[in-house]
Amino acid sequence: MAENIHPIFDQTLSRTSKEELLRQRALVIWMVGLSGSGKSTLAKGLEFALHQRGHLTQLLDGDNLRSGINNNLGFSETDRMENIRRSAEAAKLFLSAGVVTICSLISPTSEIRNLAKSIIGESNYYEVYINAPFEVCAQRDVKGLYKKALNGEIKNFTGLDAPFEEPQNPHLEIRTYQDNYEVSLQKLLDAILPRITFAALG
Ligand SMILES: Nc1ncnc2c1ncn2[C@@H]1O[C@H](COP(=O)(O)OS(=O)(=O)O)[C@@H](OP(=O)(O)O)[C@H]1O
Ligand SMILES: Nc1ncnc2c1ncn2[C@@H]1O[C@H](COP(=O)(O)OP(=O)(O)O)[C@@H](O)[C@H]1O
Repeated sequence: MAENIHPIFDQTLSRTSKEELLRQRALVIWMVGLSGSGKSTLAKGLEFALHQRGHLTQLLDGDNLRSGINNNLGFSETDRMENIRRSAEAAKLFLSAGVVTICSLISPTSEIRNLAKSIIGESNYYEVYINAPFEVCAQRDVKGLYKKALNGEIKNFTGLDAPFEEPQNPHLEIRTYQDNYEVSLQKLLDAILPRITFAALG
């Protein structure tokens, strides 16, 4: 911890008291996958579906974060690590407010994902691998980035000249190259709803 810094751990309201107010259990849902795999589409759909069911949510999407608190970061290994560190710290703040927090960031290496998990805390971290192979994402090319990367106009592109290590033990895997959007979203909801449902004590 930095010198001469004195956080006020004992004076803050507990997370539990906020979860009781919101009648939900907080969780960080960390969506991992290649650009174009379906992270943002499913993160938005999940947030909307949870909201409709009465949950307070917050969506933290890589592209959005990179337009704000992470706007000085690029795509080197060091910058991606810092991108994930800040994003995980932001997620941790929402978690402490009792909010169901959905993070959609490529998070390309196990080292980076371990960093996120260690900041958020293992019991609060729910990793979802949004799986679509490079070729499928390149075929979709939602933003035209694959075309540019394959033409050499973008460097350090994930899956091309920057690494993507597949998650080995995600809590959930969604294969968007097999399942359509509706099926994918239902699988997410089936897995997540029981984990955020409030169970009153006593
Ligand atoms: N070189 C390179 N590699 C990968 N992605 C690139 C790159 N340059 C720009 N983009 C755009 O940045 C989005 C990924 O940002 P993330 O913060 O999720 O990336 S990371 O977790 O730090 O690796 C990514 O968004 P998604 O397509 O939603 O994944 C792209 O829009
Ligand atoms: N099962 C699915 N779930 C989510 N998106 C899908 C699925 N199948 C096909 N797609 C398409 O894949 C693309 C994913 O883009 P996007 O959500 O922006 O990905 P990412 O955020 O990972 O870069 C969209 O065009 C979407 O319509």
